[in-house]
Amino acid sequence: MEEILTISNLTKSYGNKEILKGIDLHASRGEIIGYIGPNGAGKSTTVKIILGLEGDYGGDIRLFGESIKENQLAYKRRIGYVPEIADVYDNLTGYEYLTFIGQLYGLDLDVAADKSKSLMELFGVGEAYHARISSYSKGMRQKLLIIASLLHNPDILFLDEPINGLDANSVMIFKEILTQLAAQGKTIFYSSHIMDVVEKISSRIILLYDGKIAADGTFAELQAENTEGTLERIFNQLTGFHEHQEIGEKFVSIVQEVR
Ligand SMILES: Nc1ncnc2c1ncn2[C@@H]1O[C@H](COP(=O)(O)OP(=O)(O)OP(=O)(O)O)[C@@H](O)[C@H]1O
Repeated sequence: MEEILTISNLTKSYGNKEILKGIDLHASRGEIIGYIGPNGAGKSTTVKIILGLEGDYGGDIRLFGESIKENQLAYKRRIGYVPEIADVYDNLTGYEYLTFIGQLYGLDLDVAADKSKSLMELFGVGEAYHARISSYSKGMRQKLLIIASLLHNPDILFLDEPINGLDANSVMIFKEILTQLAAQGKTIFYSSHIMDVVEKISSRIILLYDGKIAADGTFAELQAENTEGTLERIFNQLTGFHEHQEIGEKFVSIVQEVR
């Protein structure tokens, strides 16, 4: 399989805090990689380094066969990114925002506008196309971010909690979109804490824990190597976590304390 992304011995520290302690991973054409790990493990940091948003790291990253230190503009044009935080320009309309992004990626205004309108309609938010983003609900904003990441037909897509705020029907549409994109040869890097979705859509799952890759394989392989059952249980096992009941009980007892 054609290798699209190769990360070798990636290290990253903030101050004297070592976040990534030498990670190796790869992604091929057509793969959906579920990238999981506890809060603060360094998943977003990994993605930001690949996108060129974070410098000052150790190791080597190759995207589309070239080091990302070379020819930055060319590789960035082939990337789509849905960030975790919806930092969109509130005063713009959906039309203004999407055509702006589309043109940044080199599309003609007419093409960007046509594509944007059709995609908004298909996602059930066509009526908000000319409304200001400040009036959008959480899910509508998320749909806007998803559309913005795809307008230029990228070859690799980085998604950080992409279904945040989407209703059940929209989640079904989105999962279908990902399956179709992967079938067309796109590579998808999917970071999320929603284990049942990761379990179902990923062709391979990578778990980042304590600055290292603690697991890398298909869901069936992870089950065979660890515990049978859900990805949630495998996650518990690999991160050595079994105290949810005890912590929950203590939490509620403090909430209920009368002083
Ligand atoms: N700019 C920064 N300066 C200092 N520390 C940072 C910075 N960005 C991230 N960190 C630290 O790096 C660690 C990894 O953060 P990161 O956002 O990559 O985690 P994550 O795996 O995406 O977590 P989550 O699942 O909570 O989104 C955290 O401990 C965070 O505090």
